Amino acid sequence: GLGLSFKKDENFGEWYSEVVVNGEMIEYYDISGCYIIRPWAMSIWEIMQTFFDAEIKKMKIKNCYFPLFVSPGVLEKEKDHIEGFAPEVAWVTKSGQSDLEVPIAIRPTSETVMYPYYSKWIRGHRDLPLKLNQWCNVVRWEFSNPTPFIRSREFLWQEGHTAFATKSEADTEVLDILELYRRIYEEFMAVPVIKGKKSELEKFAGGLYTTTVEAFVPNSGRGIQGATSHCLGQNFSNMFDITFENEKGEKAKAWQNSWAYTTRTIGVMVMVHGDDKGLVLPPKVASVQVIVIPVPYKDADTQGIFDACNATVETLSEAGIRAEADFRDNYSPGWKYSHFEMKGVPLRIEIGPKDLANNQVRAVRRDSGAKIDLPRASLVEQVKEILDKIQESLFEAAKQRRDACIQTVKTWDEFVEALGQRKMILAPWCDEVEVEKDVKARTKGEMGAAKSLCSPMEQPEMSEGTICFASGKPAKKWTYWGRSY
Ligand SMILES: O=C1CCCN[C@@H]1CCCn1cnc2ccccc2c1=O
Repeated sequence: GLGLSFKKDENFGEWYSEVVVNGEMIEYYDISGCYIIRPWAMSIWEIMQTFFDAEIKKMKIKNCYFPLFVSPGVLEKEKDHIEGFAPEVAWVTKSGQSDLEVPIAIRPTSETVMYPYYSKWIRGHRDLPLKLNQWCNVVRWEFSNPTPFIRSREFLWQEGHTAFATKSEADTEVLDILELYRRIYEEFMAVPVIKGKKSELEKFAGGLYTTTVEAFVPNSGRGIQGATSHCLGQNFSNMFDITFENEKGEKAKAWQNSWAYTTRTIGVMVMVHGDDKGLVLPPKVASVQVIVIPVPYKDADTQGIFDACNATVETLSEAGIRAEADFRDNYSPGWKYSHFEMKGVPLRIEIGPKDLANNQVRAVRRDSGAKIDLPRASLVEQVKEILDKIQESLFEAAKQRRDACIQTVKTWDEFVEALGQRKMILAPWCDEVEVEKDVKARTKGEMGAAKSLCSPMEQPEMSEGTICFASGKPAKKWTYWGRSY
């Protein structure tokens, strides 16, 4: 029957797997780590894509499409780009009955697919900046526990790959894109994130530096990388000979960035906002923001109720609100209430005989359960107001829960205690790779080791003489640590 068999606060992993299926976002697939993305989730992806695509077009970034297949030569072009990732690369070795002469890799990311052509297309400084993006799927044959949206062997993303004449142009774009990622999480998904820089150990090895928006999942006490924007420096232009003749006629190497967000965003939103009745969708990303349910009564004016429902959907739709009605007569109103709560529709409108008589509707908020009677005369403004209120309160509630999980520490003992309490830990750190490796080694356990999540762009005051929580050396920067996905 309806309803979840797992409680979010008791069996988070099982709750999550059940809610994405019962909420009709995901269907499990017969190949491990692969999932079917159903319309209820695909529409969320499309709403974000519409926003992000419009924003990058304002930045004169153009969409393109490169092949899915990578020839082995270029993939292995540079060791420390591919090292560590190689086991995740999926290969095509046959077609039909016959083996391929040379196996072909399926793209896990597209640097090595695209950059030989960047080298060909970029000759002079007038060919710069070259700014391309592609919306596509990538495959990474991971073995750690697959989780719908969060960790899958194939996922959808956009990957931006840009080339500039100067470092400062690249540095600026890295942060412009990171701000778009913050907006995706905070303005659309209503999920608070922290903008920061990855440590040397956690950054993309092939790049110069990595910036990130870090989210946090209170129920698991784990941080999660929300999206990344890398400055690649001149590492790839050295590798792929992406050079240009600058204004002084000298040969110069391009400065490059690459940046991505993925379908993981949907999983983070589900984890943060979902409850024991099912999904809770922020109105900005809900393909149905208002569901209208007729509540006919045995001898009441059923046609009048149906007409009022149709008129309500019309009026709201004309005002740009995504509204639908459910007239199915093989389901009871009660069944429909539970069904659309499971799907996380932000606002339900019920119309029964009394509402009809009073020329009003009964609105019910999914996030708080609050019931509000709305006169039909001022319906549009009030529904818009309520939807905005839902969006805002989802963000505020998530921010409060996330902030309650942040612990600032100064010493190793405080760190270990906070980690045991599944916190996101802000600690003064000496920023040395060996020390980070040491923290990982000392916190290894069945829950997984702690790692650095990011050094926040907004650095709190660090008083003179502050020492690193893990090494006792002079601390250089405040850094967030924790277990992560
Ligand atoms: O994040 C981004 C943003 C979009 C473009 N790519 C960068 C860096 C990807 C890093 N990465 C991640 N997994 C991989 C898996 C197999 C082979 C290579 C890789 C790999 O290079």
